[in-house]
Amino acid sequence: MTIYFYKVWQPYGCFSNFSDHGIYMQGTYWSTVEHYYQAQKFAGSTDAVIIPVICSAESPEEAAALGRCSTRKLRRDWDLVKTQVMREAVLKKFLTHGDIKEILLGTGDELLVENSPTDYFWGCGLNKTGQNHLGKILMSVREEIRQLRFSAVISAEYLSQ
Ligand SMILES: Nc1nc(O)c(N)c(N[C@@H]2O[C@H](COP(=O)(O)O)[C@@H](O)[C@H]2O)n1
Repeated sequence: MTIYFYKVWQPYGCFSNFSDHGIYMQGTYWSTVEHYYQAQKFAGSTDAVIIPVICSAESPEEAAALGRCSTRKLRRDWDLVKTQVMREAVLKKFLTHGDIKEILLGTGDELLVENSPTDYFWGCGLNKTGQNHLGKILMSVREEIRQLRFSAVISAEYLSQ
């Protein structure tokens, strides 16, 4: 069964980057993954002064609006690095917050899909043909956390022998 998620108040809303789960990245606290992701668009660019403004945004919606402002200059390598930037932040989110880590692991091997009607890169788009990169990242983070847990169990068993 495919698990669709999108808005934070809908089922599996904790999978949204807009969910209220803060992360520390590069020594700074970010209120949501969305705050961090939007700010990274400007790292090293001539518009880097916007980064602390995005960090302090009152909501993920406000952070997204600041990051999407078309008159600001994005870092030149943004298209190359954005999926990696997102994956690092999503992994940190689920390693930081144990309750949602269990929700993610509880999805087993189900397909996870960001059901955004407008986003054909991070989500599946209106007609479900989008690339679903956020869903793919969540599934890869789920697998990485499973492997980490498996390694920890094996190490504990070895040490207790
Ligand atoms: N929950 C939620 N609400 C929205 O209104 C959204 N647009 C999204 N999608 C997220 O938007 C981010 C992509 O931003 P850019 O288009 O690259 O500026 C990404 O976090 C999507 O998951 N989610």
